[in-house]
Amino acid sequence: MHLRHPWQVAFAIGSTFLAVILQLLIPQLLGRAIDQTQTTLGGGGVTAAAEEALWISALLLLAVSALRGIFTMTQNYFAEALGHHVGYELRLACYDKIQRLSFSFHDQVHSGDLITIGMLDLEGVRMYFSTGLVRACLLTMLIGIGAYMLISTDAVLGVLALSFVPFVGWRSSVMQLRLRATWLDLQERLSVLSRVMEENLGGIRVVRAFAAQDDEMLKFDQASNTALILAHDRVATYASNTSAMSLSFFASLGLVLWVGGNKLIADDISIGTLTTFLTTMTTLQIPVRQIGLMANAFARASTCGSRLFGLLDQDITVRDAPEARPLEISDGALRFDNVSFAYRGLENRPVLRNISFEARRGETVAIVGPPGSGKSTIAHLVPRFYDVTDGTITLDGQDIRRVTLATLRKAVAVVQQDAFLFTTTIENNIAYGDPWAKAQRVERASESAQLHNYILGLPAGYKTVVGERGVSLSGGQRQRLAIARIMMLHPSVVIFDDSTAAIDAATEQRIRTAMRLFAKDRVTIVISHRLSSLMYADQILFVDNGEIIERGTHQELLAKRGRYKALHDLQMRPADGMAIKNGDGR
Ligand SMILES: Nc1ncnc2c1ncn2[C@@H]1O[C@H](COP(=O)(O)OP(=O)(O)OP(=O)(O)O)[C@@H](O)[C@H]1O
Repeated sequence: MHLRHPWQVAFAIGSTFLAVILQLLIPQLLGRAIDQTQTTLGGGGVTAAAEEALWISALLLLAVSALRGIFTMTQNYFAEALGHHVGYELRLACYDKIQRLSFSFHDQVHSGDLITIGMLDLEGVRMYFSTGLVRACLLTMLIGIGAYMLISTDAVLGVLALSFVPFVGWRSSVMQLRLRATWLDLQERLSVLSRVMEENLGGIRVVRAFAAQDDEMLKFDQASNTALILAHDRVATYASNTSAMSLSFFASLGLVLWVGGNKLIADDISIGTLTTFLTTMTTLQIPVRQIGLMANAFARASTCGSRLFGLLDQDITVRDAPEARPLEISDGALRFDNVSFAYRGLENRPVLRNISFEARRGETVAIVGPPGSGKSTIAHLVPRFYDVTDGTITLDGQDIRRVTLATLRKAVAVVQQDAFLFTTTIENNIAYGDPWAKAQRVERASESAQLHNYILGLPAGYKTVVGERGVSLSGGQRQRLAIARIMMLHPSVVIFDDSTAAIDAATEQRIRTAMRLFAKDRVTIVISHRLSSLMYADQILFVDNGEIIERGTHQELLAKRGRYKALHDLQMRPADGMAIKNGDGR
């Protein structure tokens, strides 16, 4: 295993060792000083030599305490630094993993859960490194060396002084198992809580529109209440166990006082030795009490660790093949060859079956069909958001699974129906794919997307901040921004996934005219419910239930008098809003 940060670990452990030795020296020095004092007093007067010995003891005690303080400080510093470095690296690894995980993973795991793993679980693991690990070393050394010192001085008293340690060890193990179980439960409750909150915030408009605040409050209250009960349970477990541990400590202290007192009377040991025993026990008391805290840290770290490393070890289903090469575009022809697809976990319900078509540079392929027929899924296969289950997709004859994802996704641009905006300026949002682009290019793209005039009317023009905490754009404006965003790039395949649904027909017409030049050098795929958006296409595919059931140009499909013609007639019929939107009325 490769040890990261070896210097920090070495300094932390080295400082811990020195701090422990010095800490255990203090009771010894105290004992010696008391014996010296007694000898001096017993000697009938304060001699210069005795006074000097006392001074030396006092100065020694001071020096040892100061040194101990310094080493404790360096131990804490290096342990904390180690924890922060580990936390930083894990945070980056976690974020990097989330960036690269396949869509099928994100379909199944809620983003609230991922945030919990990236924040709380990661913190649990980090704390283990910054405090847990070094504390464990400290405790082991303290008890080990302390036990040796005490037992070698007086075996009986030594055993009595340490008699509370096994009990505490047993209680803390019991507590560790209990806390571990409840921690897992609590984490899941907290995950549910953040999921409820996230969904509520995301859907705040729906909640308000349906006046569902009370229901939402109830949902939150239930999730919150179970978390509270669990937290209570944990506190009770913790409190009862730590009290039992303290009680056993004081019982041992009493025993040492009693047996040691008798030994003192019998002149078996000196007052100084008894003082050394009692102060060593007091020195051990605080770390021993921390066994409970540590048990918690270990329990938490092992649970958090299994979730965090479970995420880090996730298999990335869509990734570069070992022999992947950069995509080489010459003609830019896109070809689907008998493509079938099913979502993960739903293998017995294929969403696409035997889809085959070809589009050459400069051509536009339109896909139309009832909702849920698989149109968007076709679009998502081209940039490999998902991998085909069967068949092949090629770009210029290269199987898209054999080329690198980075070059493929540069070559394929998808304009989604609900365009996501980052909380930054309009300019930055448009230039997302090309952050170094000149302002004129951004403006040209937004002109083509029919957004330029609107932006000029905003208070800060292109510098206006949009997104969650900025100016809100309408659905159509967001879609136009998404179109401008891809016009900044030079993709070989552009896919418009119902991305003009919220744009009025006249504006769409203007965008299409402006796009004509852009579309000349690439393959364009248009998915739409509105026939006016796609009837100009070179080839129209009518998809139903995952299969292409009709194909041809607008004229050819009308002549076929099939489903396309029926849809066309329906949309041309005036004043039947629902039917128009839902295509063939399904
Ligand atoms: N991530 C997913 N996981 C599982 N099933 C999915 C997922 N996405 C879509 N589906 C299912 O696949 C089918 C096809 O969905 P798709 O989004 O491709 O349809 P569509 O034709 O684009 O629909 P619309 O016109 O409403 O946008 C639907 O039955 C849908 O429920």
